[in-house]
Amino acid sequence: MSNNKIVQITNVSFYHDQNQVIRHINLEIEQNGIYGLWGRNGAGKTTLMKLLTGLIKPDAGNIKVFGERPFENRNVLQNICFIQENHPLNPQWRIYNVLTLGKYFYKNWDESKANIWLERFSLHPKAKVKSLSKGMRTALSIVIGMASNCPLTIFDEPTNGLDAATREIFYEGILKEYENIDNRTFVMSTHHISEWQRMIGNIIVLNEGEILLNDEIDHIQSEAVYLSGSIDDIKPFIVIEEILEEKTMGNMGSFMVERGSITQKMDRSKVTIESVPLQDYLLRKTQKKKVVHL
Ligand SMILES: Nc1ncnc2c1ncn2[C@@H]1O[C@H](COP(=O)(O)OP(=O)(O)OP(=O)(O)O)[C@@H](O)[C@H]1O
Repeated sequence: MSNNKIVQITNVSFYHDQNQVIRHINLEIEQNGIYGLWGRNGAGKTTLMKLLTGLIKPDAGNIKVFGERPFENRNVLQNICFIQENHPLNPQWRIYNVLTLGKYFYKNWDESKANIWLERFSLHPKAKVKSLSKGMRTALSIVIGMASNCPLTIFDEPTNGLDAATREIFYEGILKEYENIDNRTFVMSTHHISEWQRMIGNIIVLNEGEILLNDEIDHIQSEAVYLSGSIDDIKPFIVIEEILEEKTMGNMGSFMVERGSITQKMDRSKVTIESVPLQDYLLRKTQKKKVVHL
């Protein structure tokens, strides 16, 4: 990754009605990368993406994309493609009409890329949008995002409604795109982080309108571990209040903790240490209800 920051968000807040749904966010996104945006329902992902793409204006703080404020700024917006969940597509149009509009809308539009992606998804240019299934419409919106060739391309839940085979086509294609092209940055909001793990470099975790984690995905993944063994061999060595998940049976137990919660070296011959699937860690990390310690 280069050190060229294409997004700089400083102390940004946003309110829906009286509710502060984005809370003093600071965030930088560098040129060339695939970023994952993860958060539970209502965490603020879509709101953050709308702020980034100039659809709404922050109530406080500053957003710069390519060095300028995105809100109602054509200079910036012609370099951003935002593919929303259930992206609006005119049902009366044929696929080639949709793509013609894309060509007018995005200055770097790549027609040959559009055709490659249509073929990958087995979409026929003459098909009418209204004849497409939900998954096929989603695939068509992916075609628009990929062919836009925008330096910043943002997808909100791009794989919702896609079957496993089509998702795989998308993952393979986006990796190829990323390997072969300079100056493209993707932000993907997703609830299915495990599937995205091999594609994403950095992950931004939003929780209740705040950025909880923002780091390389491998680093975040290695933060949490499962410790299993006798409770007496584990509990004295960890900060009890920081246990993320606890399962016990008799005097044996399994505990999900972050590495920072381990206060002293444990006897490795008595305690098993295993990695935690990223999705499980993030779910525990963002849960409201505290773990009840037995
Ligand atoms: N148009 C709106 N009017 C009022 N409140 C809204 C509006 N849009 C979003 N919100 C509220 O803002 C908060 C953040 O919503 P947002 O859609 O950004 O979350 P999200 O992380 O994208 O959620 P999901 O994963 O469910 O799509 C939620 O509490 C939501 O209820």
